Amino acid sequence: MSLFNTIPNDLDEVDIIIAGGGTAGCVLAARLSDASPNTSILVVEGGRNNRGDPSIVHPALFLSGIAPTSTTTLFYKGAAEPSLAGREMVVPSGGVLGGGSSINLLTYSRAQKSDLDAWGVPGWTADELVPYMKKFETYHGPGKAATHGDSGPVHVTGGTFTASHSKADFIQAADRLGWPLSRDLQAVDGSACSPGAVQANLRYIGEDGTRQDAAHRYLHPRLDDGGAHQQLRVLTEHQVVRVLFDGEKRAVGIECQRDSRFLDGDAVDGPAASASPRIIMARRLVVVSCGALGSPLVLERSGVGDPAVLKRAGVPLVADVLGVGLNYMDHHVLACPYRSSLEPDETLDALYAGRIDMGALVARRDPLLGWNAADVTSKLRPSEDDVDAMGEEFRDVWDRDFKERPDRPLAIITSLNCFPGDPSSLPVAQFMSASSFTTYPYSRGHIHITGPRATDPPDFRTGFFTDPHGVDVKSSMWAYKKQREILRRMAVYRGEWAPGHPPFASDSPAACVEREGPIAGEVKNIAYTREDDAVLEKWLRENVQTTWHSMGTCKMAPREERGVVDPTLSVYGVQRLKVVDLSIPPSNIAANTGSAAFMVGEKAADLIIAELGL
Ligand SMILES: Cc1cc2nc3c(=O)[nH]c(=O)nc-3n(C[C@H](O)[C@H](O)[C@H](O)COP(=O)(O)OP(=O)(O)OC[C@H]3O[C@@H](n4cnc5c(N)ncnc54)[C@H](O)[C@@H]3O)c2cc1C
Repeated sequence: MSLFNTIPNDLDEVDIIIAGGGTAGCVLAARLSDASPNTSILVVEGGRNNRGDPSIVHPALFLSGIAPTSTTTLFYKGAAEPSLAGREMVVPSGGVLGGGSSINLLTYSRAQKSDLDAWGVPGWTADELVPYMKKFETYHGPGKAATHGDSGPVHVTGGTFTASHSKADFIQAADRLGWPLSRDLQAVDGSACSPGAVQANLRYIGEDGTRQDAAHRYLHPRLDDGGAHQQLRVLTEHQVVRVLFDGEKRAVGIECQRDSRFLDGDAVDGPAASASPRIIMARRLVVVSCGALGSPLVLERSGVGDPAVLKRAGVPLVADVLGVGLNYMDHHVLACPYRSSLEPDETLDALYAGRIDMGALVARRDPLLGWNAADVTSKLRPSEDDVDAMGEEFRDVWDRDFKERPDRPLAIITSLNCFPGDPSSLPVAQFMSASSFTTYPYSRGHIHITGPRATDPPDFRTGFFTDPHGVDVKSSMWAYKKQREILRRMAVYRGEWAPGHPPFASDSPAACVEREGPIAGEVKNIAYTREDDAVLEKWLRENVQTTWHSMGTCKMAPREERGVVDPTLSVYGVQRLKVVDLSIPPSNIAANTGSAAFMVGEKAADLIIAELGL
C-alpha cells in the first residue's frame, strides 16, 4: 500500500522526504517520481487523505472547509493586534492532503508580469516562470493561448453552473464605472490593466464538475497506476516536528508524530494510533512544504532561525538564519453582503442554510455542485482623482510603485452569489456579495515558535494595517467604496445588508438602505463625508479579514536581506534542505495565490531533478 496513516515498521529510510502534502508538495512529489521512479519519495502530511471526500470534490461545498469545525483546515490563531481593534485574527490554511488546493474557493487567478519580475531573483522572472504556470494547467478559457497551458493535469474551466443574469448584471455595472469586460486578465503578459477590467471567472473545476486539487490531479493517479510509481509513498495524519541534521549540518531525516487531530481515531491499516515520535531518515534531500504558516515553524523547531527566537523557545541553534518567520504577507479582504432580487436557484444560500438536500444534489450529480458562486472577478486601479483624494502619502506610494507599472491593480473585486458567512440567523432570502481584497499590502507580520513541541502555540501576528503611512487602510477604504458602487448599479441590487457594512450615521448619504427595486436612472457615486470615512476606517479595523493568501515567511532573497532560501530554494546555513511552497515569494502578487503554489511546485521539481540528476 502506498498511502497509509500509520508508519509501517520497515519504513526507516527513503531517498527524499517531502514534509507537507499540500499544493506545492503534491506537485513536487509527483514530478520527482515521474523523473525517477526508482527514487524512494515519502510525503508526510499532517492532515488526512482527501480522496473522494464529497466536501472537497464538490466545489459548491467550499464553505465547509472554512467552518470553524472543519477537520480539513489548520487554524493559525494570532495575538491581539492593536491595529485591528484588539482582535485576534485566525487564519485558516489547508490541513488535508492537497493542502489549500483541497479547501480553497477555486478561483483561477495569476500574478501580473511585473509582480514576478519585482521578486528580482535570477531564474524567477515572469518570462522564466510562465512555462511552469502553463505546465500545470489545461486551460479551457478565452484569451491568449500562448500564455496558457493545454496539457497540464489541472483543468481550468468556467465550472458546470453560472448564474448568468447576475453575472451579466455585474459586468454591465462595472462597465458603467469605466471598467470594461476583458477576455483574459490572467495572461501574465504585462498588458496594462489601467484603469482595470472585469472578467468572467474561471475556476479550478474540471469539465465533470470536480475540484482540481493537487492531490487528486497529481498524487492519486500515480499512487493508483499499478506500480509505475511504486517508490512514491504518502504518510497522512502525521505532523513533521523537526528536520534532523548530522554534524556537518546536512539534513538527514525528520522526526514526526501522529497529528493531534487524529490521536483518538482508529488507524485503518496498522496498530493503534500512538503519539510517540518516529524518526525517518532521508538519504538525499529533505523538502519542507508546510505552507507559509507551517514551514517557518518546522525550520525553527529544527534549529534554523533567529538565535533569539530559538533561545526563547528552548531550541538549540543549528543555523543562524534571521529571516525565518518574518515578512508574513496576506491580502486584506472584505466580504460585504447585499439584499438582492436573485432567485433561489441563482445563489448557494439555500444549500448553505440547509433548505436544499445536499445528498440529493450529489445523487443526481447536479450541475450546481460544480460552482463556487463567484462568477465575475476583476483587477482594478483607481483614477488619478481617486489617488489625489487619498492624500499625499498615498500619492507618493502610487507614483513610486504603481504609476510606471500599469499592469498593477490596487484591488481585486469578485462577485459572490451567497451570504459570505454563517447563514444560521438569516431570514430566508437570496444574497449577493462582493469580496474585495487589496493586492500589495505594505504591512508585514510574523510567525515564530514559542517552544520545541509541535503543539506549542505559535507567536503569530498578521501585522494587518500596521504600515507606517496608512496606505493599506486607505486602499481598503477605496476597495469598499468601489465594490459598493458596482453593486448599487446592478438590477438585482435591493440595498445593503446593514450588519455586514459600516454603521454610517442614518442621515448620511452613505447610510445603508433597503429597497423594493433597483436604483432608477443614472446612479451617482455616494459622497462620503469625513465622518463617514472615520466610521469606515474604524469598521475596517474591526472587520478586515484574511484572504487566506499567506506568503513570504521564508523568503527567497540574499541572506543579508533576511532571506531564508537561495534561488535554488536551498535553506541558508545548512545542506540538503529546501523549502518549496508559498513561504518563498519575497513580495506579493495581484492574484489569488493558488496558481503561484502550483507554479512553485513545478519549478522546484525541475530545479531538484537537475540538482540530484534524477
Ligand atoms: C480557505 C482558502 C481559500 C482560498 N481560495 C483561493 C482561491 O479561490 N483561489 C486561489 O488561487 N487561491 C486560493 N487560496 C490560496 C491557495 O489555496 C494557497 O495559496 C495555496 O494552496 C498554498 O499552497 P502551499 O503549497 O504554499 O501550502 P498548502 O497548500 O497550504 O500546503 C501545506 C500543507 O502542509 C501541511 N502541514 C502543515 N504543517 C505540517 C507539519 N508540521 N507536518 C506535516 N504537514 C504539515 C498542511 O496540512 C498542508 O497540507 C485559498 C486558500 C484557503 C485556505
